[in-house]
Amino acid sequence: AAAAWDLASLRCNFGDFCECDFRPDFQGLECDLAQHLAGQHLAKALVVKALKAFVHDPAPKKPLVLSLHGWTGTGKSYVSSLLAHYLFRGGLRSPHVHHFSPVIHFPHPSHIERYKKDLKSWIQGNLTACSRSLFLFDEMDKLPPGLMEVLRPFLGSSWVVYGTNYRKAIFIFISNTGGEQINQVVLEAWRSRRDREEIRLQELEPAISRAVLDNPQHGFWRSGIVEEHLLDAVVPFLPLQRHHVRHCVLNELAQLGLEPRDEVVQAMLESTTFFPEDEQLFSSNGCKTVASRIAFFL
Ligand SMILES: Nc1ncnc2c1ncn2[C@@H]1O[C@H](COP(=O)(O)OP(=O)(O)OP(=O)(O)O)[C@@H](O)[C@H]1O
Repeated sequence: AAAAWDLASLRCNFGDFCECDFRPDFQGLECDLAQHLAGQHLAKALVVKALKAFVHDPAPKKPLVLSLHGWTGTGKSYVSSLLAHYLFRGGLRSPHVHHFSPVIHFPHPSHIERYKKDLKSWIQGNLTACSRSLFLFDEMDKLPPGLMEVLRPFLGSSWVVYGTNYRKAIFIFISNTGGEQINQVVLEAWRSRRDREEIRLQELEPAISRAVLDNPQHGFWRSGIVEEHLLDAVVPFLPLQRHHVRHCVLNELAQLGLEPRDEVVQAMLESTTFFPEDEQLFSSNGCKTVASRIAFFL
């Protein structure tokens, strides 16, 4: 293994072959998702399929662009961190994984022109250093309007410039936009006694795309990114039900090195709020507060 690694780092000196920290482990990813990700049959299948096709293509025509949508606490950040973990040595801490959060990186709408310039040169610089880079944009519905315009040229197929291959990058965008529309479809499926796993992407995608196009707060608004079909996958995250929250509690217990305990699971479920009012079906904040609340019941 040491020899193989040395060879890889040697080849990294000749720009073209450089794969940096990129060490995709699909078996690990699929296994982790199968074991730990609750209630997201579409997200699981879509993300794995898109990634595999992209990574196995030695000369992709465009970067991989995924847009994750759904209610709060349904696993969007969680899946993104798993992707980083199974694609890059060091995961989210790899120098080739870049995470942008509006409140941290773009807090002042009046500085938009500077943000645009900085973001563009940041992406160019990092893709020149390593064409296999991951750019993660959180809370897309809280970005200063107009910022994403600078990204558009990077997301298409046109950029192979001065030895920098812009087509090997991975972009992931996260937002709650479309969440209500997704919830509505899942609720209707439940009311008509359809199996949740039967819900197909085709039933959700148009409503999500519409929600993005209609939302002036969303970074893609009037950016042309959706209209020009630069998104390779719109990935829906479904609202989590009681048994999914249970799954999250069991994950958390295992994470803490504790045995599964029924009274803990029960207490956690009792302190979770559900909606809509009548059906009490979906957890109000998914599994978001599981980790912080569990300490009260141990
Ligand atoms: N579907 C899921 N399966 C297993 N665990 C989950 C799932 N969804 C959320 N969790 C747990 O809850 C935590 C919080 O979820 P996460 O941050 O991924 O939500 P999110 O969809 O990104 O929410 P937000 O839109 O508020 O950012 C995760 O770190 C994970 O531990």
